[in-house]
Amino acid sequence: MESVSDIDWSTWTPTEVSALLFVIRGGQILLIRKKRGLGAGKINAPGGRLDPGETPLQAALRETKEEVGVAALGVREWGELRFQFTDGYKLLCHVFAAYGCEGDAIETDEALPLWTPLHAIPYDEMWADDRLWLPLMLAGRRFSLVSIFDGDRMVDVKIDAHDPADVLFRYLKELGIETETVAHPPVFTVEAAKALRVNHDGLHVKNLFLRNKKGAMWLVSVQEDRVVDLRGLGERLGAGNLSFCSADRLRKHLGVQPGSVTPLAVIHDRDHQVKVAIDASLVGNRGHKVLCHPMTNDRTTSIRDEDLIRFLVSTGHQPVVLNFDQSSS
Ligand SMILES: Nc1nc2c([nH]c(=O)n2[C@H]2C[C@H](O)[C@@H](COP(=O)(O)OP(=O)(O)OP(=O)(O)O)O2)c(=O)[nH]1
Repeated sequence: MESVSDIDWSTWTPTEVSALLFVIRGGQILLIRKKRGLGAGKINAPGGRLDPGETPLQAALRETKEEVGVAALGVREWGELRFQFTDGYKLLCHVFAAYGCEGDAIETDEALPLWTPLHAIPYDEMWADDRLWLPLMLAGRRFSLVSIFDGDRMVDVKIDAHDPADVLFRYLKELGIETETVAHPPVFTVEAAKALRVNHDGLHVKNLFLRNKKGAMWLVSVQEDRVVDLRGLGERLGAGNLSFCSADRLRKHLGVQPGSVTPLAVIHDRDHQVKVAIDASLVGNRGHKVLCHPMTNDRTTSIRDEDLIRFLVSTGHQPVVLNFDQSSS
């Protein structure tokens, strides 16, 4: 058994099913040094095999509580891993991410918790396939992996990833808008994006997804270095008190993950519930390029400023243009 193409994955049935759960919070990810079981000594996420009658989600939550003592919040599934071992054992693993948790992570007999910066994930100490799919999950892309392992040596692997930007790129093409996209590791903050900066000339965008008390929502895109005073902004937009939207609201209305907010995500807001405001210096119609993520934060797309406006208007989001140079907000 040398190649994943030798296996009929449509009829493949796992010997056992397991679940993994990655808690992601404040630019960090909760990993563990696994003390026992399959993969002892490696760095992984909390997880393990399903108990009888359990769903993968229930197992992911239980194992996370048992192994590091935290209750995960805002959990969703991102992918499936199929491991065919050369000794005949077959393991299906469901991969979950949580975007918050309750309780401090503690060491147990099973695991040592390691809160790790997202930009410093120690792939060299993890299972060999993790570097292939963990960045996809962090970038908000679903994945499905099939593999053959001999012990912990990866013999062969194949990965499929869904791209939430497909619809966006098709739509831009229909509008006749030319864009250029460069791939890079996922970035979650303006600082991380700056450190990775490649060839782009253009203005980078910082995006705020905000709501007021009545639930009216604004997507505000400004030049990346602007310091935005939310109170002043709320007054200028006639919105009252503004605060940041939850990750759930972000996914529902803009179809992106935290860290991947972009003006291009209004393509997802088909019922026009989100209003758009944009920094006048980004769209002065001076022929310059605006740089933003195309739904996932592992790529940067450059689009001409007048094309960005054309895109926004065509999706039903006539932007409010705000001049930030004459105001502290
Ligand atoms: N990240 C990652 N995890 C893997 C890979 N292969 C693999 O078996 N695992 C995970 C899936 C399971 O959560 C765990 C299997 O270990 P295990 O069955 O001994 O589970 P465990 O000791 O943690 O818990 P339990 O089932 O005994 O309750 O290891 C891999 O390639 N990458």
